[in-house]
Amino acid sequence: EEKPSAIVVGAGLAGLSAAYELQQQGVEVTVLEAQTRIGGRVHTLYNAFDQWQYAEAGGELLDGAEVHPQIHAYVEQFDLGLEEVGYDSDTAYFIDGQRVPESELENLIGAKAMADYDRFWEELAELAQYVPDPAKLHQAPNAAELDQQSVAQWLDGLELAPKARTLAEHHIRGEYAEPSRLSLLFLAHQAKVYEDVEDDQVEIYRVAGGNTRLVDALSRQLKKPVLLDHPVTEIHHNEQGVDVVAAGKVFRADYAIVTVPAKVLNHIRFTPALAAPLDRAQALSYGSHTKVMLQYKQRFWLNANLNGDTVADLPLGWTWEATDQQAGDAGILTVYTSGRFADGDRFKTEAELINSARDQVAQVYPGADQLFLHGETQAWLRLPWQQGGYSAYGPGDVTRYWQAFRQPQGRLIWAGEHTADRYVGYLEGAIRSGQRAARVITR
Ligand SMILES: Cc1cc2nc3c(=O)[nH]c(=O)nc-3n(C[C@H](O)[C@H](O)[C@H](O)COP(=O)(O)OP(=O)(O)OC[C@H]3O[C@@H](n4cnc5c(N)ncnc54)[C@H](O)[C@@H]3O)c2cc1C
Repeated sequence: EEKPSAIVVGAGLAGLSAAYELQQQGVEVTVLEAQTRIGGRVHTLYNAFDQWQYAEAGGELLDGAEVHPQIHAYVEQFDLGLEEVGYDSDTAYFIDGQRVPESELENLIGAKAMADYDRFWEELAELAQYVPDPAKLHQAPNAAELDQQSVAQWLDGLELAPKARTLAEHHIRGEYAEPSRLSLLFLAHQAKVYEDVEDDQVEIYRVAGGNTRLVDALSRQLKKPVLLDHPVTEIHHNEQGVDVVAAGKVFRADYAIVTVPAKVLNHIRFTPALAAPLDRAQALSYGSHTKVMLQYKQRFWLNANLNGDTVADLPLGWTWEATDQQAGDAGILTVYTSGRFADGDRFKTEAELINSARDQVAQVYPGADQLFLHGETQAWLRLPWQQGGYSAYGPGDVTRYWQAFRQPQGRLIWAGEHTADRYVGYLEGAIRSGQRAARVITR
């Protein structure tokens, strides 16, 4: 029996995983990538900083092997190794112009706000009860009603003390999106997926030497190298197969696996045209997230007995150290700005983004700016092949898009982080979506 052939559009983690799994099953696969590099939202910046230090401009942290098994399996299979992140010292909280270590947070915000903040975490975990099966999120009881509600409305109902509300919003914004633009059903989905996971299993590893090593390892397995600088502009599809147009050439195969982010899906012209709701895929909500990576001559946070993690009520939101497992006196602090504080970043220059991040870090850590060496930014919102951070389904989006992105349309199969059954918005989700897409062809 003859094996089918496939074209994979996009060489991010989803596309590379799909291509690798297809090849393992003997399927002939061609990968077309718009950019001049592979990896998409996995992008380690190796040559930008002093002292050979590097930082992740995109997807960075992995959970434990029981939570994110597929990415761990690849790391093991390709013998890449992991680095465990972080220090034992405290996270810094900066609220109303004052900085304290986490152990003193209650002194800063008061007992009432502290109790309310704890209650927020409990209520968040409780949301899991609304989702019997994460993969069939759109079929949860009361799905449509929960999906219409925003997380901001849910927070209103919790009646948190103001400082607890600030911290709660801050978490939602940094992890997903602005609470007013996040579906309560989607948040419940995330709560379900993380229902039985201990905190110490979350966001604890990077791939040793940088996450780009993982995408490189996958692509090296491919007998046919990824075709870079091949933006797909048209896909013609019928019951027999697909014709995919890229860089003025036509590629023909039995199936196309399309992994491009929803925000840019409609840059491809489909014939016949995509039916609703995918004809308006760009309306799927994505969180805005900007990373500014600031290298300093010394790791001043360690001198203050802090680990480099900062939670601040400033626009910057969070910081953490990118270089905790790297040699050198210098250190890179990643400044992570999200939600409404990052929306405007697409209109700012690199220098403006770097200067603003430097100013804010100096507010939290006085004197820090004298140690500044170099800054890099990646505002994913303005990258033409991305136009967003990662998907964070907004009010109504689950009802509209969940099912459509998770079932093939004839010879077209959707993949990518935004189509995952679990771990939507994560590296693990991207891999799983690619593996599932491959199984549609090989099962
Ligand atoms: C700032 C940031 C921080 C993150 N932090 C974490 C984290 O700590 N932990 C975690 O697990 N996840 C994190 N993520 C999420 C993770 O990076 C993504 O979920 C994952 O990398 C997405 O992979 P993908 O293959 O679905 O999409 P992508 O990596 O976006 O791949 C899609 C590919 O398609 C290409 N493409 C687009 N249009 C076309 C076209 N017309 N023709 C051909 N190619 C096209 C793109 O160039 C791209 O290479 C983060 C993401 C961001 C942006």
